[in-house]
Amino acid sequence: MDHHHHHHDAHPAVRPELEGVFKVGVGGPVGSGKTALIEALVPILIERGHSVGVVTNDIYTQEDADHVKRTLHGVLEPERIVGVETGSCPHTAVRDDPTMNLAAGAELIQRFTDIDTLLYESGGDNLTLTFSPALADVYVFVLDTGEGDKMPRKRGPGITNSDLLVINKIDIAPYVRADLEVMARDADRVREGRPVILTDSLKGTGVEAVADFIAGRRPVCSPTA
Ligand SMILES: Nc1nc2c(ncn2[C@@H]2O[C@H](COP(=O)(O)OP(=O)(O)OP(=O)(O)O)[C@@H](O)[C@H]2O)c(=O)[nH]1
Repeated sequence: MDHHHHHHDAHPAVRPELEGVFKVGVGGPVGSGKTALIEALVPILIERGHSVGVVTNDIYTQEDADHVKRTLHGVLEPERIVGVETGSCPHTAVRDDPTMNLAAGAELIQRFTDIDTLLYESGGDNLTLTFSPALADVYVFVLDTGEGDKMPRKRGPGITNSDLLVINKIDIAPYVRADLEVMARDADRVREGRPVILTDSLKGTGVEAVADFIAGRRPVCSPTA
């Protein structure tokens, strides 16, 4: 893992196709539930009248994209789900040089001009992961309750600075002896008021609240739009 290269962001070419599309980045440690959260979120966004595209990142495979295609069968056409094989550390592809992801999003929007919301799933990374503002309008960081209730106290830019912190897998808290009240309280403390939502992405608990958060960050349409 590469903890050291924080400040060499490239300035990727602006993709005009992506203007006017609301872009949500979802990051977090390996296996925290980023894919599951997106799979729970997409039907809600569609239900609320949005037109959605999904871009997933894996280093070597299309594993996450294939999973989303299977889970959302009959909800979202598979052609609206694209897997980017980054070939490098996840943070490189979403923060330092998001060129591949910008291209994948732009290509998706060229094919489906109705898309108003793009969900970008980062590959699993460490607590330093953030999204390039060129790629994501809002950045959601997903923590796994199973990693222990100490996690929010560990800080790191994902935990402290993300637009929304999701504490996922709350259903397993009793099994790993994680105290959700401690997690929520510590998260509030280190985030200085930025929002925190507790979820069970498999059952859908808390996911409406995540959709509400996204709705609240969506720019209001201008009268000419
Ligand atoms: N019990 C429980 N399991 C969950 C929850 N969310 C995800 N999982 C499970 O946790 C495992 C990992 O979930 P994923 O959604 O693949 O996690 P991810 O963050 O996308 O993983 P990577 O992309 O590999 O980093 C899967 O077996 C999920 O079914 C949850 O809220 N509760």
